[in-house]
Amino acid sequence: MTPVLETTGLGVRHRRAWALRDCSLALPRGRVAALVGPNGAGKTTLMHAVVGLLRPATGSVTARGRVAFMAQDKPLYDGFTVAEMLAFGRRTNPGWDGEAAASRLAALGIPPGRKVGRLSGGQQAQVALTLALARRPGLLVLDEPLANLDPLARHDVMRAIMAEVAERELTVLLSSHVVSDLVDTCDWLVVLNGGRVQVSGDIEDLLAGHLVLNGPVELADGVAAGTRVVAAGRAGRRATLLVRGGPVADPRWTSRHPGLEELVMAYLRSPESAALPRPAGVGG
Ligand SMILES: Nc1ncnc2c1ncn2[C@@H]1O[C@H](COP(=O)(O)OP(=O)(O)OP(=O)(O)O)[C@@H](O)[C@H]1O
Repeated sequence: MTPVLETTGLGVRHRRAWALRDCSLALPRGRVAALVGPNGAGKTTLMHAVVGLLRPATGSVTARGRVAFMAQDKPLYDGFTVAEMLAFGRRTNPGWDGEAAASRLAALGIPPGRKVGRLSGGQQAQVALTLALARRPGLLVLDEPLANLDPLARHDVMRAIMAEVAERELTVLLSSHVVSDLVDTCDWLVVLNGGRVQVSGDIEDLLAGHLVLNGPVELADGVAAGTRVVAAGRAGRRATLLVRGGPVADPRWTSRHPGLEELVMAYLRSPESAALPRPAGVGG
């Protein structure tokens, strides 16, 4: 299937410094992709390149269909009422779905006459999300939509995104620092580290393709057969490894599949490791 979003060898510079280098990824239609990485990894830069706010210095970005973007600072005008924000959206966006936006806000109990600056953080996030959805995008790009929200509001925003994905053909790319918020909602993972794509793929496949091994430290150097060590830790005489591949035949290792947070942390701790799809045409 043709991906909704594709970047090939994407490089973006801020003045002379490279913020992204050689980033290639493909996001299939209908997926909810988590974009994670440490501060300064290039997440916002990637999103800005995807929505056309930054021009690539190398490579290309292709986003198929209409793209809506919710920026990190949720650009709402504090002095506008919710209704005025909707009217502004209608005037500035062709194909605006004002009816869906109004009924969405009514269902959330957000009063149209209330000034945006007087709404709670969670309500402001919901208004910003509503404005993005009213553009009827095929690809929704959300830069830290959960930042500064309490756990309940974070849950509500994620649930709202999931409801939209279930209702129509929508693909989502969203960045977050809180991986646990993404576990139940995202089915695709992109890890950016130091401006490079370190991991990109279906979350179920990624978790199934990795193992957490625990065994005597003296085994740690010989575990490589059929696996590649992503991250290793030691506690006394025991070693814990997160490996790609498997299964591992030696019964002295106990093994289990990692959780999403464990997988992400292992890669972030080992910037030299990568789990990327094989380039087309490369077998084995
Ligand atoms: N306008 C800019 N001018 C110069 N450098 C910039 C600019 N914006 C970002 N950078 C640099 O580009 C790199 C990537 O920044 P970016 O904001 O994309 O990272 P991020 O992963 O979104 O970080 P965070 O998680 O902190 O939001 C960083 O080294 C940052 O300092």
